[in-house]
Amino acid sequence: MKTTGGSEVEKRNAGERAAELVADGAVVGLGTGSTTAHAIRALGRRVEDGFEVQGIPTSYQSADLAREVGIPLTTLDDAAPAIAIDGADRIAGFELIKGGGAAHTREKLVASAAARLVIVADPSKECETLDRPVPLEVLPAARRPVSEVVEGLGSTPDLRLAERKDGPVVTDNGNLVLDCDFGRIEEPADLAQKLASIPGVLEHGLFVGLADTVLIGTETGVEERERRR
Ligand SMILES: O=C(CO)[C@H](O)[C@H](O)COP(=O)(O)O
Repeated sequence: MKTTGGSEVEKRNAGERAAELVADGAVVGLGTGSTTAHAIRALGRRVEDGFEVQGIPTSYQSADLAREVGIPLTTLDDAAPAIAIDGADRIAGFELIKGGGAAHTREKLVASAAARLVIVADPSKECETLDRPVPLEVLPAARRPVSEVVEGLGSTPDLRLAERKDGPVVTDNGNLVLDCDFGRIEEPADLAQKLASIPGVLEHGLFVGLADTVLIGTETGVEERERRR
């Protein structure tokens, strides 16, 4: 499993706290990544103790882990999540960059369908202003035209390459990922709108107005932030 940033203790503290927020009987969106994996394992332990939940996975990774720890799975066709738990690559307040694991399309789908999105992360993910490349999931046939539009927006798109195979990362949906560096993103909502309107872009990794709760794990506990609506 890809691991990033902070310590396992920080990630585990955030993930385990998120699992406590899930109510008995709930349908829960299962995000992707090393921090969310702690939440999935903690939920699995609750299921072993008789707790009833159903998970909606956002990737092969989260589906496989959920099966391994005994969480029954369902789909958005059959149920709406009361809560979704997911990680993030950068967090500025409640605005996020996601997609480090190339799963942001299904992550955004599940997060948008959930009544509450809980983000779990270690302190290395926090920043004042979003400042990392934004992943775009693009149809393979759209790579060149999308790149040209993105260049017009002031970024140099970088095709994400696989670590354990020659060639590009191919997402769980069979598409490519362009990592697009826009420098400091002062107006994420504005950029999100522009990226969403490019033909051939399945989804971008800016999550604006979606996160309700941010849990930052520390070595000794969890810092919790709740968005006021
Ligand atoms: O967006 C994601 C996958 O697409 C992950 O949630 C994000 O990369 C954070 O992962 P980790 O908890 O391993 O740092």
